[in-house]
Amino acid sequence: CGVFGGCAGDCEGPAAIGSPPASPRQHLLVMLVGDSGVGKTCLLVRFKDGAFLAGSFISTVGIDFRNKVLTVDGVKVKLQIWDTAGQERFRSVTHAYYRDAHALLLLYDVTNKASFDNIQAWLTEIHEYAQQDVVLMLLGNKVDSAQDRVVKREDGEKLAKEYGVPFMETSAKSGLNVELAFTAIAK
Ligand SMILES: Nc1nc2c(ncn2[C@@H]2O[C@H](COP(=O)(O)OP(=O)(O)OP(=O)(O)O)[C@@H](O)[C@H]2O)c(=O)[nH]1
Repeated sequence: CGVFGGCAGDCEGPAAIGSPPASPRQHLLVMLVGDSGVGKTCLLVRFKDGAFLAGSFISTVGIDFRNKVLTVDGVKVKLQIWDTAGQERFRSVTHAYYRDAHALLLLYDVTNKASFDNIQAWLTEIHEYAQQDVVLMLLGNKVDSAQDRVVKREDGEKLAKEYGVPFMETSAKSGLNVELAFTAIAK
């Protein structure tokens, strides 16, 4: 469509020239970033379709996106959410998208210490490529896997505080805080 080139069909497209919008509406570009396997695609699918992608892990190639409309404080907000590939070899592809993003959800996996340790490198990359006023939120995903947890909630909170970013723990599997995280950044 004319608003977001190549939309998946659920975008309503641009309003006719001269016709005022029926209600206030915002378009926001949200980007999911973080190491491969932290659950970016699953978080997006949970948010968009209310389902969990169980089974074999298919890594994202390059970048993918989905649209969803949220109503925040009576305002319709259309989110176009870009799901980036966490794998190093696609990094140059994702770099090109940072500039246009209004908000970033930066994920790590609470069962994977390396994904948490890499958050600082992700923040450096964000600092380099994203807009200065980009809205950022740190998410510790997979909290349903309590037995495999290696990153404590307090460690996530501490890191987030250090960098002055809001923080939540989520689970794409159970749905915990998924809607809340997207609503918070839209807000
Ligand atoms: N237990 C649990 N597993 C999850 C959760 N989210 C994702 N997974 C699993 O983690 C694996 C990776 O999930 P993806 O969503 O594909 O990860 P990704 O971050 O998109 O990975 P890339 O596309 O390579 O960047 C899959 O096997 C998922 O089923 C979660 O909240 N809980």
